[in-house]
Amino acid sequence: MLSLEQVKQSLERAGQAHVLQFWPELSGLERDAFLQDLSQLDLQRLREHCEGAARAAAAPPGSLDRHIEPVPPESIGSVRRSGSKALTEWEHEGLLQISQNRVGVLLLAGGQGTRLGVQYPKGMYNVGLPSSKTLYQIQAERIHKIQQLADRKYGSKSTVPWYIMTSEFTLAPTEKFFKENHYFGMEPSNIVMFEQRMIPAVTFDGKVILQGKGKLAMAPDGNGGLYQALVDNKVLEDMKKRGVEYLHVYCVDNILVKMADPVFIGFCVSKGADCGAKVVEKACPAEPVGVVCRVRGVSQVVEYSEIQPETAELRGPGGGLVYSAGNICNHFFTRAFLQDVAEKFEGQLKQHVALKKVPFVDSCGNQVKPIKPNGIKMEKFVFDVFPFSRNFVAFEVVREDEFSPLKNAGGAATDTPTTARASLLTQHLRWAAAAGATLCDEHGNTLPAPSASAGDTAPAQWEISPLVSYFGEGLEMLKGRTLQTPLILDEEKAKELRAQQHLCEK
Ligand SMILES: CC(=O)N[C@H]1[C@@H](OP(=O)(O)OP(=O)(O)OC[C@H]2O[C@@H](n3ccc(=O)[nH]c3=O)[C@H](O)[C@@H]2O)O[C@H](CO)[C@@H](O)[C@@H]1O
Repeated sequence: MLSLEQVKQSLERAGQAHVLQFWPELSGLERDAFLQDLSQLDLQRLREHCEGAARAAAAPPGSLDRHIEPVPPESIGSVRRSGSKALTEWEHEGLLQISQNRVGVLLLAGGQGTRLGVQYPKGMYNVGLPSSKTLYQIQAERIHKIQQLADRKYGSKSTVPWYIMTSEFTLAPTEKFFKENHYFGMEPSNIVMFEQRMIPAVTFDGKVILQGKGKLAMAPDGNGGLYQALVDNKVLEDMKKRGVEYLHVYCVDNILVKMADPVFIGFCVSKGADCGAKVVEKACPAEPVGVVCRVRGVSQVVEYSEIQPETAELRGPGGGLVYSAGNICNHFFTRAFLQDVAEKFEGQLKQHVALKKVPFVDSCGNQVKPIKPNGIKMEKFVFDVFPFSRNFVAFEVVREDEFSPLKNAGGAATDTPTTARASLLTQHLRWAAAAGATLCDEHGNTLPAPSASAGDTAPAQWEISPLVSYFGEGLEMLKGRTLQTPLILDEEKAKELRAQQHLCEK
């Protein structure tokens, strides 16, 4: 920890002497805590950070729109447009890589979930499934299942390590939650949690904001803080030690996320890609998803907050959106590429400006909750490394199978707990129908065939545990059956149905 004198001098050099204005009023304990926080700041680069933020916020938003063009559809891989032979080959390739312990998954879980409006990490959210499983549990079970599928196919005993990037806001509750839930049956040493950096929010005239008399307003440095955090926490070394060559990075809130999706991994590996992104066709011009496109000829993502509405609304001759490749925050990276980013490119990552309402203490020491934006938060985006890639690929997947994010609190029009729940349960109904089962309600009435889009009503209280099926496979025991809902097909129930099936076949 630095001394008060050292901190004072550094703050003065950075033009931030106001940070200590309430020092005389702080208790001994508060002083210690504040000094500790200030010692952890990058005081050398504080002036640069504050002035840079103020400059960036004052500059008229530079539009990329004049320089963008869509990625030609033929250069995007696609589940819909690929034959079953190719899909099977990719799946086998992916499972082979998993069986050889060459695949890891990395969860971005440092965000604050402001739009959802909960005080705890989003992964702990329970969307109200019949099983009451949280997002974290669903994800843990999918990892378990994909290891099992690889092992069955290749006779291996594989491990897909789960890296979880947290922030000061999410680390402690996430750790506690995992511990309380016995790591969802996973080996704790295969779950690696680490923290991204926090940076101070700044006023429009370049002053660090005091959230309390002895506390700075700090925020995580965006999900692109991943690359610095990988270095800070020696995560790349850990990957190397385990032999992990490919990483599937994903965001916490998509209830349909396929962890270590073998088809995606296999596609990227067979194309020799160092970097890849899954996309879905955008639902409408204003959908809050980034678009994969080319800027000055280079593939990258333009975020929804940075594209002009006129550009987002452009339509091609067939009536479809010109910029339709919606980013679902599922990325593939080789370890070699991440190493390159860490060594050569991290410092070049773009800083994005977000204007936010940041609670603060005014110069008289009063706590103020602003009603309009008063602060600048600088963020890096995880996909901003794509332009450094030597071989970037995009892979279009089917929305109803892969993308239903939980962004907003109940009552909003889209991306709520209700829509997430409905998407998952509708998918499970489709899997049951494809396996040859008929489902009926508690009165014995047959349930209608599931439609592709879930809307916001769950079609039935019918849920399949990820421990039973990862993407609809392994449901042969449902063939020809009529099942009454509500029902959860967990491992025990699946075993019972399989045993009955064997008896019938004898
Ligand atoms: C920058 C980015 O990736 N934007 C994507 C993100 O937008 P969106 O704006 O929805 O991004 P979120 O704020 O939800 O963050 C995405 C993920 O990053 C994590 N996070 C966020 C901030 C942070 O400092 N640390 C951190 O780990 C969050 O916990 C979350 O898992 O998801 C959409 C799909 O759902 C995509 O279309 C957007 O292009």
